[in-house]
Amino acid sequence: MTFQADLEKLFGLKTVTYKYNLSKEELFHEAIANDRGRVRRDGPSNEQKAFPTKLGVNGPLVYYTDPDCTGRRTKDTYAVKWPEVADQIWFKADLNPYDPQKYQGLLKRVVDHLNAKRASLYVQDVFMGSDPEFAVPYRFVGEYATHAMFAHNMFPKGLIGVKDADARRWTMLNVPSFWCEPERDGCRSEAAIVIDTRNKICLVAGRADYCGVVKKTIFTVGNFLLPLEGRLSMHCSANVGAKGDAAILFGLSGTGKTTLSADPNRRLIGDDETIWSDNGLCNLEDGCYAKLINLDKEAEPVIAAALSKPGTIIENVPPLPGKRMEECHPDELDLSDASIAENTRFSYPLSANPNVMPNGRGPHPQTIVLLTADAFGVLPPIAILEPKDVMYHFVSGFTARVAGTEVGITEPTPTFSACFGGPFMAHKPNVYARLLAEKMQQHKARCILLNTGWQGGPYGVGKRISIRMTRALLNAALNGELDDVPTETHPILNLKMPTACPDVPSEMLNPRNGWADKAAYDAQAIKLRDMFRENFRKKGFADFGIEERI
Ligand SMILES: Nc1ncnc2c1ncn2[C@@H]1O[C@H](COP(=O)(O)OP(=O)(O)O)[C@@H](O)[C@H]1O
Ligand SMILES: C=C(OP(=O)(O)O)C(=O)O
Ligand SMILES: [Mn+2]
Repeated sequence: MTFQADLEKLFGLKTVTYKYNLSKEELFHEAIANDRGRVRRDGPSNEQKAFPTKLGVNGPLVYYTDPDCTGRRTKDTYAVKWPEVADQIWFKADLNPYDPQKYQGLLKRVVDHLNAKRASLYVQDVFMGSDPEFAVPYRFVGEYATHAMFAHNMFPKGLIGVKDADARRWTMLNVPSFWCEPERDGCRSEAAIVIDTRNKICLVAGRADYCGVVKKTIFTVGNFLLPLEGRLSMHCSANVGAKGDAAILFGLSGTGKTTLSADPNRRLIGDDETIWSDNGLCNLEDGCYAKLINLDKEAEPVIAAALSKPGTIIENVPPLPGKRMEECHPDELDLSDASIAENTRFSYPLSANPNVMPNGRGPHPQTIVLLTADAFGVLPPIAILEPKDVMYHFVSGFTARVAGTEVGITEPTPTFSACFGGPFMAHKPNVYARLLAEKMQQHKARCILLNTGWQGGPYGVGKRISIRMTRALLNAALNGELDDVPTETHPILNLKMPTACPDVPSEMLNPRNGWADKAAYDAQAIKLRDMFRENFRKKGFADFGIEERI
């Protein structure tokens, strides 16, 4: 069947036209010429301000999202509660159930909207997963060339040998110009991002044009499909050292997956979504999506170098004061400006990084790193974990973020997000925990907890550990230099802290040393311990057979 016939059958799209599998250059020009024209003015609130522009004459493409959508809209993310998956999917506040009838009504309204306006849609055929043995065909269909270009950047293309491609294909229908009506459509706001497992559809309806939606929605689908085949999909980055030694780095947003995996001395598998199968590791994607806020070009040379490469899409970054974007050089972006969004981003294909693994694949990991960015300032910069500690911290999924950038807000916010990516885990955490336990037993890996957060006091008092220092700790672990060092056990948090590490001052290894007020440190550590305990009980992790470790 042709893709047009497929889309007519799947959605009832009839009076639309398509631009199919355009090249990156074509998509760039389409985005500049057409996406801007789609600014809509007929909605209930302000006009949608999303528009693309270009940096300099030839790009990169710069995209300004809808101001209401500079990050993922977790509360507006749903899976259809079809009876056959009602007990299987882990519905929660960031993956809500959608009533099947209401969903069918919404989908019909979106399709009617596209047919009525005789929309011109971009179609980009890519894959989820780099290993043809289990890669899933992923068809992006959407109104904006920017998103088609993002899909082109971010996902594997042209894989040979994928079986049953037509039957296994998932399709995203991405329609930012539609306005959901909560009463009629059964959703919460004017935007809905809905996963439909029965028909293999990801529907993006309404104001949800943050590019990350195009990748994280299909990642959630992967987290649904792959474990059913015994494959572990993970919210982690992965890279490989000179000796063929692979490592995976789990972590919630902002903990350092992308930053730390981009290491000039190690080859990258991927920065965010990785699959661990019997064949080893493989990237679910083919591109990176890095944060730009305060990017330090010296500490993050690999990422900085990719910024001006062709094909890059920059999101929500303004130019330096007094500059016009069209006359700018990439050095003239204001990377410190968070006025549009703290979560400024850029997307680039893996090919922009000279140091990547061929075909996005690598061997089984020898090191498992759990990243956390503790803004309370109490976790040690590094701890050595036993497999049962890994299971405990994996289901706990702790990080603490800074509350915000506003003056006067100094209290860090704890987040416990199972498997270091709760919103994307379509099954309950035990499904992933069981697979991780099996894989760890099969392929004995060393495990560490690496804290990229605050030292010497909480956010506002202490300082964030430098990327240089984090790298020194990480490299020592990766090289096996911490395998046999003496350790001391944290009396409150039950973590094994090395007492010496090459290139790192020893006094840094115990976080209590950095606090002027030791009693305050102990009190804060006890508070954190209690948060871990409460989370563990509240979520019933003991019922999954996970041992409580703190
Ligand atoms: N010690 C550190 N280790 C890692 N990242 C750090 C560190 N200190 C500051 N950062 C900053 O924190 C952010 C980490 O974000 P990122 O690597 O994109 O995380 P993730 O990919 O897990 O969402 C980056 O902006 C980075 O510059
Ligand atoms: C793209 C995202 O992932 P991360 O922040 O983990 O890089 C996101 O959370 O929107
Ligand atoms: Mn990242």
